[in-house]
Formats: sequence, C-alpha cells, structure tokens
Amino acid sequence: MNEAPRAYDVVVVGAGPVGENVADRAHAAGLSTVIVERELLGGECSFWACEPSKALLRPVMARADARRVPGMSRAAQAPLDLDAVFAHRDRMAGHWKDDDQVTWLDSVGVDLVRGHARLTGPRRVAVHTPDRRTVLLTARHAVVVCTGTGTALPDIPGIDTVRPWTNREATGADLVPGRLAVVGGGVVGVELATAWQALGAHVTLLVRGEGLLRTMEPFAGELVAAELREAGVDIRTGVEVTSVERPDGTAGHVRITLADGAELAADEILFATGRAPRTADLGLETVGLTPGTWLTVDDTYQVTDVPGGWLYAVGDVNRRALMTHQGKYQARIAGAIIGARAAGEALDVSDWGAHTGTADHLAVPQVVFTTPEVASVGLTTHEARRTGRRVEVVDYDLSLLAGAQQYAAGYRGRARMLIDTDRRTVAGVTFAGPGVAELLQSATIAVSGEVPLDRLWHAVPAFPTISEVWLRLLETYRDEGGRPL
Ligand SMILES: Cc1cc2nc3c(=O)[nH]c(=O)nc-3n(C[C@H](O)[C@H](O)[C@H](O)COP(=O)(O)OP(=O)(O)OC[C@H]3O[C@@H](n4cnc5c(N)ncnc54)[C@H](O)[C@@H]3O)c2cc1C
Ligand SMILES: NC(=O)c1ccc[n+]([C@@H]2O[C@H](COP(=O)([O-])OP(=O)(O)OC[C@H]3O[C@@H](n4cnc5c(N)ncnc54)[C@H](O)[C@@H]3O)[C@@H](O)[C@H]2O)c1
Repeated sequence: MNEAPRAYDVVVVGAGPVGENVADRAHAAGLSTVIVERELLGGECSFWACEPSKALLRPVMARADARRVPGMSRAAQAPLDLDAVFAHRDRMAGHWKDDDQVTWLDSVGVDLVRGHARLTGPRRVAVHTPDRRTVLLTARHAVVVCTGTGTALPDIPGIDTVRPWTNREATGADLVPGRLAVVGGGVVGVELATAWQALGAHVTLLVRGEGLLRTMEPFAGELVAAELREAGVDIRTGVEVTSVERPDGTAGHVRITLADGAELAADEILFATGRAPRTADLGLETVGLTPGTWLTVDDTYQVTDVPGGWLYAVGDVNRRALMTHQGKYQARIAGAIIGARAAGEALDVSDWGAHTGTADHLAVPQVVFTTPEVASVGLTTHEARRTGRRVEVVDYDLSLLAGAQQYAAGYRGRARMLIDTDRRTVAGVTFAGPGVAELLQSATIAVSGEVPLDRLWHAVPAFPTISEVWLRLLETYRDEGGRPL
C-alpha cells in the first residue's frame, strides 16, 4: 500500500560514506533530510572494499616491514595466523552490521528509509521497502544520488557460470583458495593479489597492458611488480582472457583461456576490471537520462543534463575520483552548496572556493596499500604530457635517506616531484616505498596550498625520517635543475 508522499528539503539516495556525509552536511545547513539505503549504511567502503581490504593487508604489510628489520627478520618468517587476520577483518567490517551507523545517523537528525530507491520524475523518489511497501518522497531543494559503483565484469563467454569473485568475495572470503587468478592490474588487482598471496594462495595476475598501476608514475608499478614476483605471484602482462568455465561443474576448478590460446587453471577467479555506476535501476529514464550511465556533473555536483538544478550526483557515481576520501570531500562541498542555494546565498565558485569541487581533479591523493606502498597526489608525468602542462621532473632514490636505512635494511623506493615551471610550485608528487603512506598529506598540502618552492625550503623535515625526501628533492632541483618533460 502506498503512503502519502513525505516532503523533505533534501532526499539522498545511497548511504555509503558519501551519502552519509551529504545528508549530515545538508541537515547541518538547516535542511530537513532523509536518506535511502537498500543494503547496509556505510556502503561498499565499510563492508566490501576499503575497510576489509585494508584489514587483510595490514598484517601483510607489517610482516613485510618486520622482515627487513635487523633482529626481527627471523621472527617474522612465520606464516600469518589466518584466524586472527580474518577476525581482524571481520571486526573492521563491523561484522557486516550497520547498527553504529544507524545510531550515528539518528544522532545527527537525518531520517532513514530502508529500501530500493528509484526516481519517478523531477524531485520525486519512490522507495520499495523490504516489507513490500512503497514510500514516496519529494524534495523541495535537492535529490542527491550517491549510489556508488559495483564491479564492471567484462563480457567474456562463461563468466556467468563460474561464480567469479568480485571485490565482495575477495574481501569477505574465509577460506584461502589454493590457486587464485586475478584479472586486472589496477589498484584493486594489485592490493588483493598482495593480500591473497601472503594469506597462502598461489596468485596469477593477468594484466591486459604492459605494466601495473598504469595511471600512476611507471616506477610505482615496476616496484610493486618486483615485490609481487618476489612474493611468488605469477604476473602475466599483455594477456587477454577470452573465456572461462568450470568444466567439472560448480565445485571444480576454473579453466581460463587467453587470447593466444594458452590455458590455465585456478580455484577462484577475481575480476578487478574497474567499476560500473549503480544507475541501471534508478529510474533515470523518468528524468531524461539513460539508465546504466555515469552521472556527469558540473563543479557544483549538479547533473549537467537535467534542467531545474534539483538533481545532484556525488561520490563514485559521478566518476570524478573514485575514492572514499574524495567522495566525502565532494559531499562536504555539495552539502554547503545545497544549503547556500536553499538560503538564497551567493555561491563562491572560484577555484578552491567553498562551493566548488576543486581538489577532486587538481589534488587527488591516493595510497595503494601494497608492498611497497605507493602514494601520489596531483599531476603525474603522463597527465602533464596529456594536458600540455609545463613542468619539470625531479627524482630521488629513497634508499639514500638515513631515515630509509633506519626503517629497513635494503630499503628500495623512489620519489618524483613535478614542479610547475611557470609558478614555481609543486604540481604533483609520487612516492613508492615502505612507509610512505603517511608522507602523503605533506605532499597534498604542498599541492593544494600551492606552496611556493622558496617557502618549502623553510619546512624542515626531522632527521632521520623518510620525510627528508622533501629536502633532497629541493636540493636536487637547486643543484641539477628539473628535467623538462
Ligand atoms: C576492493 C576495493 C578497495 C577500496 N579501497 C579503498 C581505499 O582504501 N581507500 C579509498 O579511498 N577508496 C577505496 N575504494 C573505493 C571506495 O570503496 C569508493 O570510492 C567508495 O565506496 C565510494 O563511496 P560511495 O558512497 O560513492 O558509494 P558506495 O560505497 O558504493 O555506496 C553507495 C550506497 O548506495 C546504495 N544504493 C545503490 N543504489 C541504491 C538505490 N537504488 N536505492 C537505495 N540505495 C542504493 C548501496 O547499497 C550503497 O550502500 C576501494 C574500492 C574497492 C572496490
Ligand atoms: N587504495 C585505494 O585508494 C583504492 C583501492 C582499491 C580501489 N580503489 C578505487 O576503486 C576503483 C576501481 O579499482 P579497479 O582496480 O577495479 O579499477 P581500475 O580502473 O583502477 O583498474 C582496472 C584494470 O583492469 C583492466 N581491465 C579492464 N577490463 C579488463 C579485461 N577485460 N581484462 C583484463 N584487464 C582488464 C584495466 O585496463 C585496468 O588496468 C579505482 O578507481 C580506485 O581508485 C582505490
């Protein structure tokens, strides 16, 4: 039975990390707000992506570090305690329960409707609830779509018969497969190959291109590939999976055929082949959009092809920067924008202004949790070439740092800084090496703050830490200049 429509200022669809933050900010701006969720509040990140994957990787990375510390190396040779690792993962995934998020949502004054939401026209949303009711919602100011993404499975013969792993199975499994094939050499592929190899699987990484982590500086993928190989991962580059099947039925192994006719067998196959927007069953056709497509937005997160300025898309679903922290940044800005527009206030839409998304394309920080870690922000040389930016490139070998030698015997790592030649500011930084993740915020501040090089000389890194790389990069630039692209 349908109830009478409930009117709110703001209707948020999807309670992943991004939807939760949009709702919080909209409510904080004085707007009545409801959020709709069909699975668990907290979304992919909390239960099947960031949290469980990092929980699986933390012991792996700590053991890799310990193995390089003199005096600890022998103690760190033991296999991982799988029960303890999985118990940690289960805890970090909140045991796949969202009670804490419900309590939090309640505390910030946002209403919750559980069920599957679909647009039914401008400013209108119908929610089909688990108890088969339809709740109708209308929005006075904004509907904000934060429905995220799911694994984009390639259209390969047999794929629907082999029970392929996606990020959900690969972050939630309790049993270690004997042989795991991972398709895709992006972030998900390399992180989960790292985790499952260390947990005891024999991992084969099937990569279409010529290297790993192709959107980052090439040295990052090379360092990660070298360590994966040392750990026993069979990396095959330049290969294309053309079909998959379980010849002995669902319990048997997966036979994987490659474009060159080669075959291999695995117990499970993980597709880490990118993401697809969750917009196929969202009623997009009722507002003139095509179901299943990404939602293109302007810098205020309004969907560009929908008139009236009431439809926003925030987080993964707008494809600007598919990371939790970046989506939450967008959520804070979008909440402020919706609040300001509702109050009739003027918007500050200049770059880095309060009402424009800037960091999600000019200063996107990312950490890849592998051994070694990779951390990058801002431009890469590839991006600089593509966009025609005038930059100079400065490289430094991290193993030369006293801090790196203290950190680990035989430390291997590298850093690259891109200097904007005209403005003499830092346009991008990439670090690859053990322990570099926590260095990243220093680089993010330099890039987003557009800190002049002359002032960076006064930001003195402590001795002996890996952060002395900042000083060495500046000295290299002073003494040798940067290499123009
Ligand atoms: C394996 C893996 C590891 C990752 N690790 C990291 C990491 O370490 N750091 C990082 O920053 N990012 C990481 N990411 C990316 C991160 O998970 C996403 O960027 C983030 O989850 C996006 O948040 P979101 O709120 O936009 O979408 P989601 O988290 O996908 O949430 C969307 C929510 O909308 C709900 N929903 C969808 N459609 C409807 C509907 N019609 N009605 C009602 N509800 C609906 C869904 O159920 C879901 O709860 C990882 C991704 C993967 C796959
Ligand atoms: N630590 C983190 O911040 C983190 C961790 C995991 C995921 N993420 C985010 O999640 C998103 C998704 O990650 P992802 O690794 O799935 O996507 P991705 O786009 O980064 O990488 C997918 C890879 O799969 C390859 N591929 C696509 N189709 C293929 C096919 N048919 N056969 C072989 N290879 C194929 C692509 O060429 C690409 O290299 C990323 O945007 C990433 O930012 C972030």
